[in-house]
Amino acid sequence: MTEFKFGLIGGGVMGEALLSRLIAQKIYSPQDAIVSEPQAQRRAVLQQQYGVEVTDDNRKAAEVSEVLLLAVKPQILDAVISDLAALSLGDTPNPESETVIISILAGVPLSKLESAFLHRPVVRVMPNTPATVGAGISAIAAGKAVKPDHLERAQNILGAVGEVVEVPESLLDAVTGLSGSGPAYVALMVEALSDGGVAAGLPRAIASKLALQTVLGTAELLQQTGMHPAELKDRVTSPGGTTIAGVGKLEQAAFRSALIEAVKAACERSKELGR
Ligand SMILES: NC(=O)C1=CN([C@@H]2O[C@H](COP(=O)(O)OP(=O)(O)OC[C@H]3O[C@@H](n4cnc5c(N)ncnc54)[C@H](OP(=O)(O)O)[C@@H]3O)[C@@H](O)[C@H]2O)C=CC1
Ligand SMILES: O=C(O)[C@@H]1CCC=N1
Repeated sequence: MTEFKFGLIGGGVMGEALLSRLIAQKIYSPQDAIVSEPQAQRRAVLQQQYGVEVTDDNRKAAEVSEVLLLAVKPQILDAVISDLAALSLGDTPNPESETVIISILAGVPLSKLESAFLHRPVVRVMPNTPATVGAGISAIAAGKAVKPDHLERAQNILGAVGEVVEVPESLLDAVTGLSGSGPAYVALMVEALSDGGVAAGLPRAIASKLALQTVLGTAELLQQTGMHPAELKDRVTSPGGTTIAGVGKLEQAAFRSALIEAVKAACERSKELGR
């Protein structure tokens, strides 16, 4: 009889982010989770930290999983596919016990995954790292063999780590450029704001606290009120005041254009990774 487990292929940054939250939220208990990871040191860390079973054998993780999360780099996918080739992956007349494959790989299209995994239910997802603290956002697109029960299973898992939006697959590269890569852009901004505070004479610890809470508080305000960002900017900029002096400098440095170009470049890179 199949043991129903959560199988993770690739215990790196994003795999761990999702695993940690799923365990903390009790979506899966540690004994129901198995992680396949080639690096012994990494396996030891994951086993110690989360109490999950670990292996270096991708087939072992896949064979016992009701949900198989692929979290390797896109460049490694072919090796994983050849490891899992010809596995039955929960082959059963009952779709409820069929293994659902969730791929978080940037760029990799459903068509490639579906042909590699012999038309199994595959859900392509782009999550982001705030998933670690339950504040993530994932965009998902379902493959051809995905039935409502499979989609519900994927949504439950991703819902435990943050918000979930369903999008046509054609939009997933754009999602990757924005929310998938976005935490890095925001982290750069927090760091730079803190540096600015230090340049203006603040001690580092206070500058970092001010920078972080400013980003958090602004996001919270926009979310709670539904206010347009331009309106908030107008409210903060007093005539002849400090903020418009700062905004002028940002415009001179093409701040908004830089962010637009960053999202577009990351979207393009996602497309390239899928080719
Ligand atoms: N980081 C992020 O914010 C996000 C990442 N993603 C996607 O998640 C995926 C993983 O990214 P990320 O976590 O950053 O990368 P990592 O390199 O941190 O994680 C990948 C893990 O897979 C392991 N691995 C390598 N080869 C194999 C193999 N043959 N079988 C099983 N595991 C293997 C790696 O081990 P080793 O280190 O020994 O090579 C590593 O631990 C990518 O496809 C990325 O596009 C999606 C959304 C956000
Ligand atoms: O940088 C990357 O390729 C991955 C995908 C989205 C975030 N990190």
